[in-house]
Amino acid sequence: MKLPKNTFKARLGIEKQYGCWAGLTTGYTAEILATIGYDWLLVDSEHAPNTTQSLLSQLQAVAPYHSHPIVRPESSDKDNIKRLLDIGVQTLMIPMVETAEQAKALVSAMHYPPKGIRGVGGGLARATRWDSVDNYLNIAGDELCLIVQIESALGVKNAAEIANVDGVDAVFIGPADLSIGLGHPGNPYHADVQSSILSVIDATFSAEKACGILAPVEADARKYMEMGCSFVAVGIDISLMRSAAKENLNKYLGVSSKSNSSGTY
Ligand SMILES: O=C(O)C(=O)C[C@H](O)[C@@H](O)CO
Repeated sequence: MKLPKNTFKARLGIEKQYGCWAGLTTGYTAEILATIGYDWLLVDSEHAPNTTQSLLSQLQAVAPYHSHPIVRPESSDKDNIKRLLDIGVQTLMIPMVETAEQAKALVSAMHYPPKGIRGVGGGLARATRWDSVDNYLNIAGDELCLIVQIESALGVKNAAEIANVDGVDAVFIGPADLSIGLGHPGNPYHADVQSSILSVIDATFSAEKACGILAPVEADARKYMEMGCSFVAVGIDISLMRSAAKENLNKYLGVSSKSNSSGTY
């Protein structure tokens, strides 16, 4: 059989791709999101209580759909990356990358020798469809995609060098961590945060890489797309569920809901 095509990577920087954060940690909920039609889902293991097994269930659940699963691991450890690639993750988003050296180590962890240090899972791995994918060892890298998150002052300072690393496919800005890291907790609208976001977008563009961002507030998403972001997470499943549930109950309690309550970062 053929290696599954990484549709997200193929469209990266060419078309706008709308994503949704998936933090509910089950195949069932991820599949529901996949039926909506988002281009990509961020299956979050950094801040949501996922396990390798729950990530696998989500990959399997969304496989028949258009939505491409991107996994954000809790650690950038090379053995953790190896395990995620073996269960069939094709696109990784690595949090808090601050230097080009860190980015190079990630590229190395994702690729087989001589380019990198990834170990061979072979017939044990879903990535090879248990040895059914023709020529997997030689072509695996073509469909892998590395997104590094820039979300600290040091990361912003080194953004150009990070984005220029060969093997980094895209940069993703984390507005929440960036805000707190710059001394403005919970305020991505502060001028310092906004100018840092713009400088990361510019640096990423100069490196001819794609830039993405989390922007669950519609006006922010539109603004960042105008600034050049081509893949934007426009929602977070947990926030969307909470806001819909709250709005529903509030109708009966006679309480007015905040109009942007689904826009939590
Ligand atoms: O810094 C950010 O913004 C992110 O990386 C996203 C956060 O982890 C979180 O707010 C997602 O709900």
